[in-house]
Amino acid sequence: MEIGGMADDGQDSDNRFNGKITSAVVITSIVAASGGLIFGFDIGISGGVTTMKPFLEKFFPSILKKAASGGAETNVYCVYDSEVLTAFTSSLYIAGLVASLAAGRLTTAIGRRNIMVVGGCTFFAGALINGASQNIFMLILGRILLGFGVGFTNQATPVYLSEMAPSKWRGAFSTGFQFFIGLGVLIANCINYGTSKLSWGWRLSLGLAIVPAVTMTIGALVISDTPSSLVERGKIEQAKQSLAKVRGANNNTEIEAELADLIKSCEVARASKEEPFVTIFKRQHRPHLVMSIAIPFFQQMSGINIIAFYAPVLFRSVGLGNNSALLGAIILGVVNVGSILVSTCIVDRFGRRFLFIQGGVQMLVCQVAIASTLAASIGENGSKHISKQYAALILVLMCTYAAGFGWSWSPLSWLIPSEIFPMNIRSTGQSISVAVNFATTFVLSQTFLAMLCHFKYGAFLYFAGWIFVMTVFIVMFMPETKGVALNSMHQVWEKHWFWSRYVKRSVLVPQQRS
Ligand SMILES: OC[C@H]1O[C@](O)(CO)[C@@H](O)[C@@H]1O
Repeated sequence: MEIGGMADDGQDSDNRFNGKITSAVVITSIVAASGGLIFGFDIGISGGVTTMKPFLEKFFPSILKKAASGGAETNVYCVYDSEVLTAFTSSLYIAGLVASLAAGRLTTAIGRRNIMVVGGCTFFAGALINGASQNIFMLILGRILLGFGVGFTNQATPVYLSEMAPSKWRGAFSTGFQFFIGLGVLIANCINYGTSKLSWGWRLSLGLAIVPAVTMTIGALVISDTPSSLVERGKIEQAKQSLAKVRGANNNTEIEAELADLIKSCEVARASKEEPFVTIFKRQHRPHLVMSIAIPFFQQMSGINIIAFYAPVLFRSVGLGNNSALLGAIILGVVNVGSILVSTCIVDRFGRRFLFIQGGVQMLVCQVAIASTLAASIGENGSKHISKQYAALILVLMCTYAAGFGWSWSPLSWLIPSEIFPMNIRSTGQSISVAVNFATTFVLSQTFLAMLCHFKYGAFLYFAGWIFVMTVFIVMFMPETKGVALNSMHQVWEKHWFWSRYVKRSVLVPQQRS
């Protein structure tokens, strides 16, 4: 039995509840969204330290030898192609994948907020070990702990935000998570720019990850858990208080309907007694499952991490100096953060589909243009020196690409999986989604530098092809979810030309609203 069937009038159902934006819900959501900081910080730092000479000297001397031995004829697409270096970057993703799957069950049992705290503490430990690293073992161990940290927080935070927000503004609130990821990337790039001038700068960069870890952990400790999660764990009185606070209710009657709806959802969920990992594979959850796998998979196949992880490596690879490489990454970061804010302002007005499609087209054009520019500038073998004009053009194209990604696939791939599932499998759905995100990032980061070396500029055409596929996928299969209450989400599938064959009204709405 599916819980989503209790409210039966989609967008209108929202009006039954007090959906106003209160300062409490805004502050709580900003604090929670800061959980994205640690993930973004790591993405930026790991991308930057891998271009720092003292770091490479200590842990990956073979790369430096290769770069030094190459004369004018060196193929610049290949200089950074090293398996150990990619293993360093991607070890975090394997750990994150495991943690995110475990987090599905844990967030149900101990709450979204508490999992964010656990994630922050684990990340803190990883940052300490990395900053003090003496050998590869410590380096990788630290990254595994960082991975556990982001696995937990990336699972819990998006669900937290979707459950806290008034439905009408859920999109805007949820973009906060990706905003903090982008901010983390940006801060990390600025730090790398400064520390790259020191011989022990890499240590400082890695160790400074304790700052976002402490910030988000303290933040998570002061906020209350979501009303849904509290009800799920039988803490009705606390759920009532949490709801009254975030909805700005003067008395309990104002939140009674919403609370009753949550309690009812929870009772139905309990009645089913089915293992969520079994329920989620049932036919009536096929569209949810497909989206929770396809959306994060496609987000990564847009090629964003090629640009985010390796922006400095890439800029250097295409012939820019070390400093300008990091500066290029900073510019890219500013564009990314700015564009996420654009999404915050329009995602609940223009809807998810519009942003997905517009952003997709923009990214597609940019990837093709980057490939053509690289081919024209450094030649098919990557052996020609790049001119300043061409380097600037690549930067402009990458920024335009980052803007398109920033207001579309970047926040939406956290938002969609967190808002489409009914309560009983929401946490499980988010786990699967985060695990897919990490698994895809892992495979891509393991293979990208080798791919760049062999496909050369064609690597960008490869990702352009994927952007085409995912944009068509959205046009055909993704229904609009803006403004729909979480508990009424089943209706968007019931009305969809394709998914209606899986999500039948008779199955979903066993009891009509009284
Ligand atoms: O801001 C860019 C970053 O955002 C993510 O796509 C997560 O949503 C990361 O994979 C990427 O590195």
